[in-house]
Amino acid sequence: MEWCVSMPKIELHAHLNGSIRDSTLLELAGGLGEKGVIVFSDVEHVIRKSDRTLHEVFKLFDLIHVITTDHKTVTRITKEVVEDFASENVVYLELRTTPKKNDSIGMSKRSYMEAVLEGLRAITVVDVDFVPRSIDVSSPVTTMNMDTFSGTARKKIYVRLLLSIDRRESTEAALETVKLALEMRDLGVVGIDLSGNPIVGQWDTFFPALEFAKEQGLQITLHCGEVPNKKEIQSMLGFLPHRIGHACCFEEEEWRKLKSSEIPVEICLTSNIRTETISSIDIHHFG
Ligand SMILES: CNc1ncnc2c1ncn2[C@@H]1O[C@H](COP(=O)(O)O)[C@@H](O)[C@H]1O
Repeated sequence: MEWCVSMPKIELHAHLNGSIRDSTLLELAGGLGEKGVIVFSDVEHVIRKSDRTLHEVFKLFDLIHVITTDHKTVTRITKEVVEDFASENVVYLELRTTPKKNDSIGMSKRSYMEAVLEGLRAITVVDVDFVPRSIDVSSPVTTMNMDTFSGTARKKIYVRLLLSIDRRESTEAALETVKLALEMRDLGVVGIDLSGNPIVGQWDTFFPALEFAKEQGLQITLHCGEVPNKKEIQSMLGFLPHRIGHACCFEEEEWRKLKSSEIPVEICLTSNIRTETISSIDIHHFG
């Protein structure tokens, strides 16, 4: 395990609210419990449980969103999540999150993303490169920086952002997310992800926004085939996304299409086994 932690890594499939420290979630839930917003004893065991079915995962996300969706907390979890990936020697991280709107607390999709950026700026334990710069041949990509005061090497992590569209959203809301991604390109946003409970919503709903994103040069990744849905899988592959996530329920025909279209797959081994999407590692498509 040690060699795995020490090896420099690239993480391409990390959901912000899926990567929060349990200790932070418990602390925040405790605070909301004290304010009477939630009953802490009802949620504590839900947070502590490590393996959950896919159905339970999405119920947990609803709870997490209640706990984390205010600007200050979004900033805190972003900072912690990136620090945690850096401590495991991730050197390039694509962090995805669903911009959220909540009028009652003055949160817009943009202000949610600004809180994320604030979290990136607040990191001090590691150097963070999150604003893409034009490639300068005189400054090669590095994963260590020299600390001029102490003379010691400091870790560096490159962070890029993907804005997620949740399958519960409308065509208009998805379009708003794509427009926001375009506005935030200079701030490290590189693409769009379609995610959320795979048994909710229709893929067609998101097609106009994703087509627009593609035309505008944003990279697109789709959660595809996390549950069996042949029609949707085939239509998603026909869209030719730049990447897909999961690909658990593919049949021979879809694997052929995937290979001929040269679409890379973000394999989510741990998630698929823990959520029981794939019953055993021996039959996982990674092998
Ligand atoms: C387990 N497999 C999965 N399949 C599909 N979507 C998933 C997911 N895991 C996470 N998400 C998506 O990411 C959101 C949480 O992070 P953010 O609030 O965006 O930061 C979830 O609400 C869901 O939409």
